[in-house]
Amino acid sequence: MSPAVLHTSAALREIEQRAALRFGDPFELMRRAGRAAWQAVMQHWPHAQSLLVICGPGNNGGDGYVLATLARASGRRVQVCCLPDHEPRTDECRRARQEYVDAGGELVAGDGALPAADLLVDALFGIGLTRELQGPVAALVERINALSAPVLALDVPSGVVADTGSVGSVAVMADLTLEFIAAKAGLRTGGARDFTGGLHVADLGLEPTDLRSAQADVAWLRAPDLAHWLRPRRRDSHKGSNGRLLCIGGDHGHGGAIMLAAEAALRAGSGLVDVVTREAHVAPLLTRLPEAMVHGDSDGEDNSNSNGDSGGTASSGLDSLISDASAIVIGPGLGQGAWGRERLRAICASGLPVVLDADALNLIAAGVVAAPANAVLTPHPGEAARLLQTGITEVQRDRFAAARAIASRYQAVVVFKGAGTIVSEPCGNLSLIDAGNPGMAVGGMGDVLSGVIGALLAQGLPLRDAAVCGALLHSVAADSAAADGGERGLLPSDLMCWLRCHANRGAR
Ligand SMILES: NC(=O)C1=CN([C@@H]2O[C@H](COP(=O)(O)OP(=O)(O)OC[C@H]3O[C@@H](n4cnc5c(N)ncnc54)[C@H](O)[C@@H]3O)[C@@H](O)[C@H]2O)[C@@H](O)CC1
Ligand SMILES: Nc1ncnc2c1ncn2[C@@H]1O[C@H](COP(=O)(O)OP(=O)(O)O)[C@@H](O)[C@H]1O
Ligand SMILES: [K+]
Repeated sequence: MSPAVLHTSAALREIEQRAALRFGDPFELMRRAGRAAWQAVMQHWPHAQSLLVICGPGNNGGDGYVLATLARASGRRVQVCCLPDHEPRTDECRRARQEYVDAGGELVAGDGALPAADLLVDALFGIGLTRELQGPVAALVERINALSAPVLALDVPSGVVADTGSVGSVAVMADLTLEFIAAKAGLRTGGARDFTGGLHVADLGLEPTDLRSAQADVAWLRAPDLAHWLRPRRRDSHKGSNGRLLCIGGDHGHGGAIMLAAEAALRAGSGLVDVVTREAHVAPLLTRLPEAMVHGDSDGEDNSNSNGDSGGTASSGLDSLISDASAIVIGPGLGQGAWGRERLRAICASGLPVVLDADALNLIAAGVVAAPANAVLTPHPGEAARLLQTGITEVQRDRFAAARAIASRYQAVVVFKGAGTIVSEPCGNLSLIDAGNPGMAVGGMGDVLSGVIGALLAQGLPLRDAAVCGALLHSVAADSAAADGGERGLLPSDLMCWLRCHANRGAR
């Protein structure tokens, strides 16, 4: 089965135009959008007796007028509010407003105090937003947000850019966003996540075959998709058939990060896990995770060309671990000192599939080591900004473009972390992980992710599949952990049992 996809507004406009031609009436889709909105009102707010519908000048406003006409006809008290310069600018919006007025509908000026209502409907702007909200429109949105009534946003919360999820100075904070025709990529990542409320799609009666377009779309990954990759283990498998992952990190003072990565890797099914870390971290790591094979480096072994003979990874020790490994994770707690740099150089020369995280990314961004082939990079926004030599605001403004730019510049698969994680391949193909929660915003959570992706690489998944499946498994495990006890106070360690549980989904 082909995976579900998320659309851009360019794709939606292409789809709309084709559908309008087929219906033979450009107004038909707007009629259907207004009807779907009215059904959503009846379903979610059946007791709302009064509605305030705030209409803009384009077709999003037109959807609002159709909804207002239907709600009035059903006996609700309805007022439509619009700014003085938001007279309809499209034929369809003009027609929808005329039908509302002809039916006796009431209009109130949007630049005064907003009348009270049981439900607010945001029909200001949809996919046609072209710039940040300013002046009277921004003031109107601030007044909408100050009201206590619930808000239904039509298609897009006004002020949110549907393609990127970025939010300017102000945007409508909705309780529910009813998307028309198909799901939009930008509403599921970054800043948009704080404004959409729940997301529902009304397909307006279009069939999946109507949703084709010449525009690139974004693969849409949700919890059930895990079964696609996580097949049952072969009955006759042994530890060697399930991969051997080498995890490197944990310089002085940062021992926990590599422990979390190693434990997550075992819970995500790696048959064997080696850890290279500082000598001081060996005993605590083995106490917590006796299943790991731990190799400690003392201070004399910072340089991998030195002739250390303490059992650490200087000299030939690291080479032999690399030759036994199926995949590598390097970066959690690695630091940027000589010890970390030397080990990163050796790994980048190995040719093995490798997950680069944290300080491994910072060393690559600084040009100390060149990014290897066969790599998955897992930057958070700060690391992404460093990899692109730009600022966090810039990468967050268009997370899809940033993920693509990193993948192209470093010729690697990129997992751009954050609310609505994005995976980009070097060719520019994008995937969005529609799972995860703000409980994950806690130190050590990214270390767990790198261990999970590493384990999937070690078990033989190709780079892109390991990246997408790993990021999904990580977020789905975090959702289960949050459902179990709440978001605040969630710890990366709480994911471990859920990783195991969801890593076996395909087996059930
Ligand atoms: N085209 C179609 O066939 C359909 C469109 N539909 C609706 O139409 C919407 C798109 O309609 P439009 O393309 O008319 O666009 P919008 O209604 O989203 O907004 C465009 C209008 O807003 C103005 N505008 C944009 N940004 C502004 C800003 N920051 N400040 C002030 N004014 C601003 C533009 O100048 C333009 O007049 C969709 O989101 C959806 O709600 C639905 O009716 C379904 C069918
Ligand atoms: N608000 C959020 N919603 C969903 N996922 C989040 C959110 N905040 C953080 N995450 C996820 O948690 C992880 C945090 O990683 P990172 O910032 O690298 O943490 P650390 O470096 O401390 O290990 C990433 O997988 C990220 O996508
Ligand atoms: K809207």
